[in-house]
Amino acid sequence: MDDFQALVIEKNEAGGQSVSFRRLGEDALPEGNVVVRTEWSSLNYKDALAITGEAPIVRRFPMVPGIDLAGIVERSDDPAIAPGERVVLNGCGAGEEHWGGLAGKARLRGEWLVPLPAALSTRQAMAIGTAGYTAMLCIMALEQAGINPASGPVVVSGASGGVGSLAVMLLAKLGYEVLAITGQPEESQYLKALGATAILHRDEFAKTGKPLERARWAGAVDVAGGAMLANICARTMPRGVVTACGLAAGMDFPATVAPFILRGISLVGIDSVYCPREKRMTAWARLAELVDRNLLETAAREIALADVPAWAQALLKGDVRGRIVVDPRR
Ligand SMILES: C=CC(=O)SCCNC(=O)CCNC(=O)[C@H](O)C(C)(C)COP(=O)(O)OP(=O)(O)OC[C@H]1O[C@@H](n2cnc3c(N)ncnc32)[C@H](O)[C@@H]1OP(=O)(O)O
Repeated sequence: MDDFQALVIEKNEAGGQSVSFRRLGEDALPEGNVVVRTEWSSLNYKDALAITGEAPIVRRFPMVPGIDLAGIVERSDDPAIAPGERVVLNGCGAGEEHWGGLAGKARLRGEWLVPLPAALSTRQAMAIGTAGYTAMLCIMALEQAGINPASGPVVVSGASGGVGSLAVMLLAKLGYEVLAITGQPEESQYLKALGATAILHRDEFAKTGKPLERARWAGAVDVAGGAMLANICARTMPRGVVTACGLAAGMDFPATVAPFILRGISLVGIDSVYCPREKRMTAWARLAELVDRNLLETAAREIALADVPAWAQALLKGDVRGRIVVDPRR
């Protein structure tokens, strides 16, 4: 059995944490009934928090971080998963409670894995990653609540980030008018190429405003929380729907009930980590059908596992556009 490279986070004696690269054998992997050879992983905001120790994402040490991976099943004791099958993993505690994707191999539970649609390569799956899968869950929630392109525009916060880029791309493909909120106006051309029709600066939404403002959009995908989410709700059209999937601006929600009781808007929480498997499978099938492969390439950059710590710092500073795909062999 070949050994493989892994990024490992350990607790140090001072109560902090350290990150190192190790060559491990399969016997070092934690419990599970399926061994997957990781072809590609990705670096998400949450991984950056875990690797830098900026937030208590890691629940046990030592930990291989990485909330997602795509690869080939090498061994399986799960009757529903066959060796040789191409699979994708998002969340389910990977990189938090169980060793995740930033290593050449992973031992996982079969029920966490989704068969990768034939139309997607494992690299494309990780260019989409948990960010794109989360964006797809937000859009499915908007649709389920009755929002469609005729309802009105949809606004996306954190638009040049991973979730935001994929949300803009997917919504535009579905025929929505997409308004993109970003802290990086220099990315306007990029966002327009993905399908945004207007670019709004995030400073406009940084402080809590009036309980109700002029209604501007029928739907929203919010990665920020905090005052951003409150301001998005205050500008949502009657019977509009806001989906909340992140906390880049904060955990708080300094809002009033006015948009809920005077405009009948709804706020839908998106939990991509423990989402039921059937919904994951639908999301990946929709992604395979909707994602423009050329646009996806423009939204993704490839890095080596060795470069992950430096890119984690950049990601938290907001210096990264789109998605980061990680090659665990380099
Ligand atoms: C990738 C998806 C997941 O990890 S889902 C996992 C479950 N969710 C969580 O665990 C929540 C914790 N994660 C978050 O809150 C993240 O915001 C996120 C996961 C929802 C977004 O991840 P993404 O990979 O898209 O992050 P990026 O770093 O690529 O982009 C972030 C985007 O937000 C902007 N931003 C940062 N701070 C603020 C702020 N204070 N106010 C408004 N917007 C903010 C950041 O600048 C990026 O967008 P930009 O266009 O550059 O403004």
